[in-house]
Amino acid sequence: MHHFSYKNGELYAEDVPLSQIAQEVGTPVYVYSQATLERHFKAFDQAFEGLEHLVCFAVKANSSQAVVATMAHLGAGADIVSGGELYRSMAAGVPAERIVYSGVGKSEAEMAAALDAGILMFNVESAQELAVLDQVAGRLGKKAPVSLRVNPDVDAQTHPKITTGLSKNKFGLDIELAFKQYQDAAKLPNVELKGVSCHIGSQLTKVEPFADALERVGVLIGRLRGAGIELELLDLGGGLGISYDQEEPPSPAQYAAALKEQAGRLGLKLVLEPGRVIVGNAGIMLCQVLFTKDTPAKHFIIVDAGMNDLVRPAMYDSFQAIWPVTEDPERPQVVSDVVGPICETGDFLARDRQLPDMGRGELMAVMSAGAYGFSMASTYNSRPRVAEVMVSGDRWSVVRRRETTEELMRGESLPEWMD
Ligand SMILES: Cc1ncc(COP(=O)(O)O)c(C=O)c1O
Ligand SMILES: N[C@@H](CCCC[NH3+])C(=O)O
Repeated sequence: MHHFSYKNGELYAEDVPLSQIAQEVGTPVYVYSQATLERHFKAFDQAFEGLEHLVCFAVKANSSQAVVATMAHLGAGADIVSGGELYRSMAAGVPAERIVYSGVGKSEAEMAAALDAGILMFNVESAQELAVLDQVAGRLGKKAPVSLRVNPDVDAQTHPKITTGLSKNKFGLDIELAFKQYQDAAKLPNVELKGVSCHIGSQLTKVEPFADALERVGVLIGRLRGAGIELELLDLGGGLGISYDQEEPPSPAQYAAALKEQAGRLGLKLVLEPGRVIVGNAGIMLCQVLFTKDTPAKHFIIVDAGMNDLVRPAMYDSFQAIWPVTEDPERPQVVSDVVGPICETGDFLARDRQLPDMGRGELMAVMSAGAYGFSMASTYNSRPRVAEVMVSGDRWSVVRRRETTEELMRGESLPEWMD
């Protein structure tokens, strides 16, 4: 069942017409379906039934309070990558003991905040990071719960900018060297070795790379066991893809089935860090056509949302489906470029796409925009960040109002030698 669907020719989010939201809140605006979030989380969580596991929602995919709190209510933990995400996750009600902290560049202040909060574990990505974490924990009189994030050198077969598990990528510790690093880590006074983690990339559409990575991590776990290093947690990261266009990624059930047996044999508690698969298709970005124009080469549809609001097409050449809010099967189709107001040629939402002929003032929904949409928004071209709305049944609420230009300028000042 789809929670963004047409009823009598009008596009709805659950039971709320998108035109109503546009009228009352303005555009552009992100709209999330709470029912979809819940359905996706439960499907993912239930897929791992029978194995002791914890699903930690990857907050970077969508850090909206309303989304993270929805996850927290369902019992999710959080996968965080900054002090900001720690703060947001705790504010949204995620218990610290369900938070895992990944990322290659944690500052000492961020480490201290996470130690103070009492998170489940740090996924440590370098020997220097481990040494610094040991010192920071020592200063605070705490033991840092640690897993080493290993880089299994597996090709995730996804976009190069979101591939993380190849040895040329900056992430993790080389899996061949990890055994020795575990032995060294075991000697650190303020570190408690809790687990092993890996994350090989995002928007994966096949299970094989996940299974390969698990196999390699399994070999490491066996060697560590042999050397008397017993771990509790096996964190397999996130990365399961969704369908933006024609992709046919494995379902959460297929993904889980491909990993369960092998993971079960290892006997560790599983941690999973899904982001996109939970929230990607639970959100859309609603925008409005400002103008159309024809040049000798193209038909352009100029909309009020730009690459600052949704950067994925500009950054990864990614496909986002575009649906008119008012459906009219009679309407002619035109090959169009959908572009935003930003002064960059890369500012587009669709290129050479067969779309209904849409005119000034029309509303369109950019589909599958729930993950890495608002969370990657910037204020480039001094464009305030847009509003976010959460829908549940026939209810809806603005969960973040549009920023004002004054807010954009907050904290700025002239140097004291100017007046
Ligand atoms: C460490 C880590 N965990 C989880 C995720 C979430 O990934 P996805 O949104 O692809 O599930 C990412 C991003 O790829 C990540 O870097
Ligand atoms: N931002 C990327 C995903 C990055 C995943 C980060 N770990 C995207 O939109 O596809």
